[in-house]
Amino acid sequence: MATNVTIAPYAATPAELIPAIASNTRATFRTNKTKSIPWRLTQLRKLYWAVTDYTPQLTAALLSDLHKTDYEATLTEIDWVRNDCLFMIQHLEKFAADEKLGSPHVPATFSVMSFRIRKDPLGAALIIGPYNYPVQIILSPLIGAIAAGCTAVMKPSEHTPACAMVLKELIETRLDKNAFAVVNGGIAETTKLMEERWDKVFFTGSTAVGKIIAKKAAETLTPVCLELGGRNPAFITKHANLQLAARRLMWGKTLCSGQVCMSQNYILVDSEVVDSFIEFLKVAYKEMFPNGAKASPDLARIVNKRHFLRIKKMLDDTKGKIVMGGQMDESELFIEPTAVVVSSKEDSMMAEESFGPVFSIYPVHSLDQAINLANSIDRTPLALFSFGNKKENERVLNEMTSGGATLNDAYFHGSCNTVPFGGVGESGSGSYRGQASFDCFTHRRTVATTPNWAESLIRVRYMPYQWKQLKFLTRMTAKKPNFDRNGAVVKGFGYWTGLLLGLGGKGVKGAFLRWLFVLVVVAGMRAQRA
Ligand SMILES: NC(=O)C1=CN([C@@H]2O[C@H](COP(=O)(O)OP(=O)(O)OC[C@H]3O[C@@H](n4cnc5c(N)ncnc54)[C@H](O)[C@@H]3O)[C@@H](O)[C@H]2O)C=CC1
Ligand SMILES: CC1=C(/C=C/C(C)=C/C=C/C(C)=C/C=C/C=C(C)/C=C/C=C(C)/C=C/C=C(\C)C(=O)O)C(C)(C)CCC1
Repeated sequence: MATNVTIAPYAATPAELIPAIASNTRATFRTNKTKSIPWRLTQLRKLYWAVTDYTPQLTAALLSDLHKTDYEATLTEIDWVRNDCLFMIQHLEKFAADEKLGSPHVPATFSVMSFRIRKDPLGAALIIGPYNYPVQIILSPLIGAIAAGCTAVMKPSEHTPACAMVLKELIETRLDKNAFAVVNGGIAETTKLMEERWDKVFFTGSTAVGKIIAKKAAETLTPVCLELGGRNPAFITKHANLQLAARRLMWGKTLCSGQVCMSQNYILVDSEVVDSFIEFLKVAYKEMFPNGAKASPDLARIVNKRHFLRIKKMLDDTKGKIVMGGQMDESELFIEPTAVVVSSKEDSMMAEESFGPVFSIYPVHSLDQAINLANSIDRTPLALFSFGNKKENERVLNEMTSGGATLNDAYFHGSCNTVPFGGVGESGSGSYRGQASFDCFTHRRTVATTPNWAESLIRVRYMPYQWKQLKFLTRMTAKKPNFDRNGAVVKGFGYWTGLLLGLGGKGVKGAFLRWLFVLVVVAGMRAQRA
């Protein structure tokens, strides 16, 4: 439990300081010191200890900003980031090492030129964060930026002011001051930051603001990673384990009080099982909150009055039927986990992302209808969840696009800090976490080195051109297609040889089958001759 900690009152960074802060990080990048692997490792190690030492302040700030309890603060923010640091420290040298390019990327004729991919840091990065995971979503991308050898400026959400101030102190007192800085503020400060030149902008937030950021970045062709929101569907067929589905989806809407960009906004339930599913939801609620959600010591609150009123309006305007929850208390910014059965995709519960503990249940008569509906509501949600048999789950994956997906659970694909995480289409572009965080801030630069002695080999490229040489090269290197003009594979000698060589697949069993086949054929031919 966090006690006796002081957190500085929120103060926006004076706008006139922003250009100097940005240019300082650009200048530091140009010193090349951030490219040294030992320097990067030192910064990551310092960050690990900074987060460890600032745990009381971070815990207190998360409680103050979101009523996020110690438990969630530890699991999803503080330990998450500490584990991110350790993972990156352990694997950085491997991630940063050059990748040699050989077959099949480089043809045999070019092999003497030695091709490789060098992992270059992109430069100075800007990381803009949202309010729901104010610590994790600033520091996890920062870990990627440090690992890649970038400098960075961070802009935490102004809606989580305590976290923003702790992050500023933690970063600016523990990391290299010239390489890393925090700018605090809201729209005005972010706009000012976006007027600066960056080599990468990493933005997490709403789709609406994501568009503003992407447009501004496009003016200077600055690459962006956009981690945005969306309306995420869950599918429940009559083959689902309803009890588990109810419990797991309840978890999805109770962690951080449902202020999770991946959590389900609506559940498409086969109408034959909808009543049982609702009963199981109520059971799950009772198990999680034996004295009611408001009395629970575990449930976070809505971040502020604006978002409280936004979610309240969704419930006030619905034409659906509340089948679980429904209580609210503005003085505490409390909203009970609430399920509403709806019958129209225009319903207020369906029309926008809920980003809170409320969700809708939409009865459907078939999986066809469910998939069509989901595709018409949001073609590219950040996440989807399917609870059916194997075939049904595969159908959902095959017939819908989404940033990530979890089968038979709520967002487990997004609960592991080392696997890539990102959106697609309107829910974003680019990914991070684990090695993807390193890659996100890295330019994969292809480098070729031509040895002096290769001059006669490469004569063919020089003027005056000599057809004889080109024809010789073509004869040696030209590849023939194994398909005709209709796209059909031509079953010639090459096809049958390939089939024979591939018989039984790779591995010992495959090799044994191939040799067995050859022996049978040879034995047959001998028998014929005898
Ligand atoms: N894909 C992902 O990983 C995640 C996505 N989100 C999404 O974020 C949203 C909730 O977070 P919010 O903090 O409300 O997002 P937001 O988009 O309102 O704010 C995000 C950041 O952008 C800044 N900002 C706001 N308006 C701006 C403007 N007009 N110009 C420049 N900067 C501006 C804010 O100061 C903040 O730092 C939800 O839509 C949620 O789905 C949240 C967490 C994770
Ligand atoms: C105990 C032993 C074993 C088994 C261990 C098992 C099975 C452990 C299971 C742990 C679970 C279920 C952990 C769940 C963690 C959930 C987390 C961390 C969720 C995080 C969610 C986040 C951060 C959400 C973020 C949302 C964002 C960014 C957003 O979208 O807005 C063995 C291994 C079997 C044997 C040894 C002992």
